[in-house]
Amino acid sequence: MLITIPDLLTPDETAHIRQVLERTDWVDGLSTAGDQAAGVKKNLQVPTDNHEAQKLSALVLQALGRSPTYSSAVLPLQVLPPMFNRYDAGMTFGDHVDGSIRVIPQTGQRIRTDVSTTVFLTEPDEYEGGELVVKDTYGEHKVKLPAGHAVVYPSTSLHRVTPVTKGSRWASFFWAQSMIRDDWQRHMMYDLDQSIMRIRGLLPDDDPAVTGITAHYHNMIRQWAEV
Ligand SMILES: O=C(O)CCC(=O)C(=O)O
Ligand SMILES: [Fe+2]
Repeated sequence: MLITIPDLLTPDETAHIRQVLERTDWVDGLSTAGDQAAGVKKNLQVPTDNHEAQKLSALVLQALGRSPTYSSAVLPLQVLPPMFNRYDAGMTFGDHVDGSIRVIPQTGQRIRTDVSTTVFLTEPDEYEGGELVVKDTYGEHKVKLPAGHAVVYPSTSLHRVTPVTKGSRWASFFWAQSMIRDDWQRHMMYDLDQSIMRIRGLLPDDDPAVTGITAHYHNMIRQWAEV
């Protein structure tokens, strides 16, 4: 399931992040790539121990915390600290699947990557190319969103960033371990939650249809969630 979250960051937050990143150090993205990804990855990243970037990372986490769509679609158990990347003209990231286990640098804790996120920090007209292309069983999905908007997709899917041919594409990217490992089960919970929201817009909260379907949602979470 691929879901876009419009306006995850406010324009002020996006502008602030960009301003800080303008004066930060960038290193070769190979520093965090696994073996296969290293062969196809050509971009720049901000080192995870950069103090300024850690503050920006906290700001992105705060934005996730106020997004009902992120919570409903990802059902996050743990979110790795958001990182920042950049593709200048000639840079690209070929087809790869994200590493399955990652370590939280600050604590050493291992998390399983279930859901990948990209938050766009540059406007589509600031660069050419640089589309995120995610493959699933229904084909390829091309994503290029306005600054501040995010896309979440299953970490199990093959994906790439097409070459940037002009300008520069900046983004925040990170992974979450979900309480529900399986993409299809997560998808069903998201659809059910959306339907509950619509039903709650039509009926009072004490209507048996509302209480019944809400109970069903929680009982399914009880069946499937790992916490
Ligand atoms: O830049 C992006 O949108 C995705 C980056 C990515 O796929 C990765 O770092 O694994
Ligand atoms: Fe990736």
